[in-house]
Amino acid sequence: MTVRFGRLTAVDGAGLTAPPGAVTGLVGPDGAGKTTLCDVITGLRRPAAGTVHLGDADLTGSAARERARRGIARTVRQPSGAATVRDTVRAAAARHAMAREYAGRTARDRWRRRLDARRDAGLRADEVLARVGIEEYAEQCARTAPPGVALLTDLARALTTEPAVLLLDEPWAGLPVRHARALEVLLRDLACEGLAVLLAERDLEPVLGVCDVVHVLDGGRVIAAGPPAEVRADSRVRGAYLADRPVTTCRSTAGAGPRWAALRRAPR
Ligand SMILES: Nc1ncnc2c1ncn2[C@@H]1O[C@H](COP(=O)(O)OP(=O)(O)OP(=O)(O)O)[C@@H](O)[C@H]1O
Repeated sequence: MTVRFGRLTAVDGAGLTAPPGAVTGLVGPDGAGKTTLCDVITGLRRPAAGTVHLGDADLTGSAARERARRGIARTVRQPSGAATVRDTVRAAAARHAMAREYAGRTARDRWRRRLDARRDAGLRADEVLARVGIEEYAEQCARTAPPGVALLTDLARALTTEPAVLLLDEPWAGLPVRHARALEVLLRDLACEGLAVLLAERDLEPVLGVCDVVHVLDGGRVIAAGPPAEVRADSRVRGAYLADRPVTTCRSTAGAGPRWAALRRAPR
């Protein structure tokens, strides 16, 4: 994939595969091109060169909505609107129910099934909220809920669409310890159920224990890819993180425990 913004090449021939049944990490320092690559995958941005495939289907020319319909879901950082957590997730479940294809002998049968599915959207939403671990916040406004809850609301919203591919952009940022640990377990469970999970993260450490394979992006190029332990030991990866800023050893601000205590780039 190659993506240009005027003279700047934000993604420079980078490619990756996020297989079903695995958590794939996309890691890189600020400006490495992670968000741009995710934008291309979800259809929000057109590449100058390259293709996006979902299984055998070439989605390069298809619109974002069509990719979502085919099962590519992405979390955004902050849900918008004044709806409660439950209503945000229920609305997504209802939209998904209405957009799906239903089997049935006649158009009337199919329509009835669609309406039944929409009626069940509330139940589906409650199930997903419990799975993500935020049912206690169901009646809070999603936009003003604590940062971790807002993110998990969005994850719940994405899960109600029964995606085949789930993209998460820095999901651990600002997440309280309890939710951070639960999210690790949930992502592993989702992968075990056959989902392709793609995790974009600035730091390497948070993804090490969760990912099966990590791709490290720097300057728009994939400089290393492989199992987490191999990638962590790679001299090019250490170079990318040590290159232009001092490195501190610190605990994650999310306080997720010693496994996250690690190499982090110091703030600019
Ligand atoms: N709309 C845009 N117009 C011009 N340049 C852009 C645009 N979006 C991103 N860039 C540039 O493209 C490069 C890659 O940015 P991108 O946001 O994809 O990186 P990132 O790895 O997601 O970084 P971060 O973790 O800081 O979000 C950066 O140099 C950025 O300044």
